[in-house]
Amino acid sequence: MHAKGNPCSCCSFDDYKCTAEWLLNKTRHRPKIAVICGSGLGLLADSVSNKQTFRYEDIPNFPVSTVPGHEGCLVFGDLKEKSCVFMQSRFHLYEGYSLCKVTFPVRIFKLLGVETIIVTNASGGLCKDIKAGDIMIIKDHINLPGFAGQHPLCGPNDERFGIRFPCMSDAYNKDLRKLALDISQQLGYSDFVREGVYCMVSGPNFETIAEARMLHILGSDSVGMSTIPEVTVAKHCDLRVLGLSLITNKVSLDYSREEKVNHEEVLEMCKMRAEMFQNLVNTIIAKCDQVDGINSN
Ligand SMILES: O=P(O)(O)O[C@@H]1C[C@H](O)[C@@H](CO)O1
Ligand SMILES: Nc1nc2[nH]cnc2c(=O)[nH]1
Repeated sequence: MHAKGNPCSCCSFDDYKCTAEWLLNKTRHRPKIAVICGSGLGLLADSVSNKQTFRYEDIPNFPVSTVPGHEGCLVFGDLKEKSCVFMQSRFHLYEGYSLCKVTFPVRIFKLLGVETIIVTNASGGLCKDIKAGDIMIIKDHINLPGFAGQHPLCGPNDERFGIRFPCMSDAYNKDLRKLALDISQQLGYSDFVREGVYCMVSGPNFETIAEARMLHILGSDSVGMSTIPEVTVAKHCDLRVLGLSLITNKVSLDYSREEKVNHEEVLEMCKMRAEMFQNLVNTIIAKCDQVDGINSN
């Protein structure tokens, strides 16, 4: 339980401050854009120049990554003349981390001066017209762990970050979503980029067929094991959020289908779509100052 007067017993405001100050003292980069790289998507950081990399284990208070396909590095650098920071791997609830630890980096980004966050993930497609290899721009989400009380903002609220009852009906910035759609069209990606609703389950197992059917009936277009805690904390502290999901597999909704999903298949699809995904993210970063209120350095 959270201790009284201390918003969270595992991460205090002093912890966040100490980590942010440590990073600000070690790097000259002052990023305005942060990117969280999902499973197998760490290469999104490959195209930055003036790169400075910190291993998670060397950063005070940072958790470490335990999932294959997650490199465990924080990469600062310039991309298309924008100062950026990339998380080459994220933390998941199923690794045993509290949601406070899972979302720790988001508040660090806020304290570093980040204004926009691009959150990426790998997920399984639930609706008929979504194929493996497609990219889904996240329009909205269903926070299933949140319904069950696994929520990163539970416990006393820290007003230094945001309000007690944040609105989530506009969690995914409309202008950034439009920009991502327009860029997809310009790049000739329209056939495999669409908007949709992402649902988070805690994992680590993939869905049963009955569970997949239920999630689909509830309005989910894809399902994964991350992203929503980070987006919730980002929205709470007033960061602009764009969510991009690579559909790495079709989730089986049919008892007669034989295929069985596994993590290797997820990573393989990330490799196959890496260039396209990277191209989309890079172009969004290059053009995101076209969106109102977004700082261009
Ligand atoms: O970090 P993300 O959400 O991209 O990772 C997905 C969900 C699981 O961690 C893993 C399953 O293969 O990939
Ligand atoms: N829960 C879940 N997470 C995924 N991550 C990538 N594919 C899937 C999937 O099918 N289900």
